[in-house]
Amino acid sequence: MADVLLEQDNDGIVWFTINRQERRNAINYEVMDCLQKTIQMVEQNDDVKVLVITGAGEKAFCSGGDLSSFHRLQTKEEAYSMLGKMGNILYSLLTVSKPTVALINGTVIGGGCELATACDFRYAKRGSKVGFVQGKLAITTGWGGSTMLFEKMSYDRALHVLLEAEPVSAEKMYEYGWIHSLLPEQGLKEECRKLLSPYLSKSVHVLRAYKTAAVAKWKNEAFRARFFAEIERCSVLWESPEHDEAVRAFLNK
Ligand SMILES: CC[C@H](C(=O)O)C(=O)SCCNC(=O)CCNC(=O)[C@H](O)C(C)(C)COP(=O)(O)OP(=O)(O)OC[C@H]1O[C@@H](n2cnc3c(N)ncnc32)[C@H](O)[C@@H]1OP(=O)(O)O
Repeated sequence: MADVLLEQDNDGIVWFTINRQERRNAINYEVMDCLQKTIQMVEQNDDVKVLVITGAGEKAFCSGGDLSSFHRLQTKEEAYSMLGKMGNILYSLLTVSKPTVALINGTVIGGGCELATACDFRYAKRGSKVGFVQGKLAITTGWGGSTMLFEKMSYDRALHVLLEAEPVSAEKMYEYGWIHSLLPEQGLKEECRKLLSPYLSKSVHVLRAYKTAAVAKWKNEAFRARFFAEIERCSVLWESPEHDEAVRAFLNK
């Protein structure tokens, strides 16, 4: 079964679904490569107005990096090769010139929160849990997530969420302004489409022009340096015995 489902409907939405329910939609290299190609297609194709990223099933949007495969990465160089790959992909998602949505259909943890933060809008099913838990694994965000969070949420709330490193409710993250819409348990795609309909009625050139203006502040070397310095710091922490122990504990639970 494919790790990603991709569909494009007639009104210009591309739906990118992480299809790894058995791993709570954890991100592996196949998901990364599909996401990279999809972002390129969205950027280049004027038939596409909006990109929506979601997870298969009802339990999880995304549980972050696939610990069963990424646990093999031991040195900071090995870690950086994976973290930097996904960091580049999330930077391109952050700056793509079309509106993007994370449709949070359940629990979102770790790198899954970084993926969602790279999107313009986050619509979450009520009752979902949101956990920037990297701190509990003795690392930090490693895909650019905290650099982006400080751009998209108030300084104090972003720092609180990262330092606490605990799952919180979607309702709390709505209060914090990270989630833009809380959705009922059923009919998420239809609810998402309703929220997007005012954008879909506009010309793709208008959408592209406004998004280009919006992301101009991030398309410079100073921001990229901050973004990749985060990834460098995470790769150093990755080598720590505490990180190895935390991941081992999860995998052997
Ligand atoms: C910079 C990014 C960074 C990195 O890449 O390292 C990160 O993303 S760090 C954060 C990594 N992610 C996590 O720590 C989340 C780990 N998962 C969980 O906490 C839970 O699974 C949760 C809350 C997502 C869902 O809990 P639930 O009780 O519903 O399910 P289970 O825990 O029983 O999991 C079911 C099944 O999925 C496997 N699983 C879940 N998450 C991952 C993952 N991230 N990587 C690999 N596998 C994952 C879990 O092991 C279970 O497998 P099974 O064989 O059935 O035991």
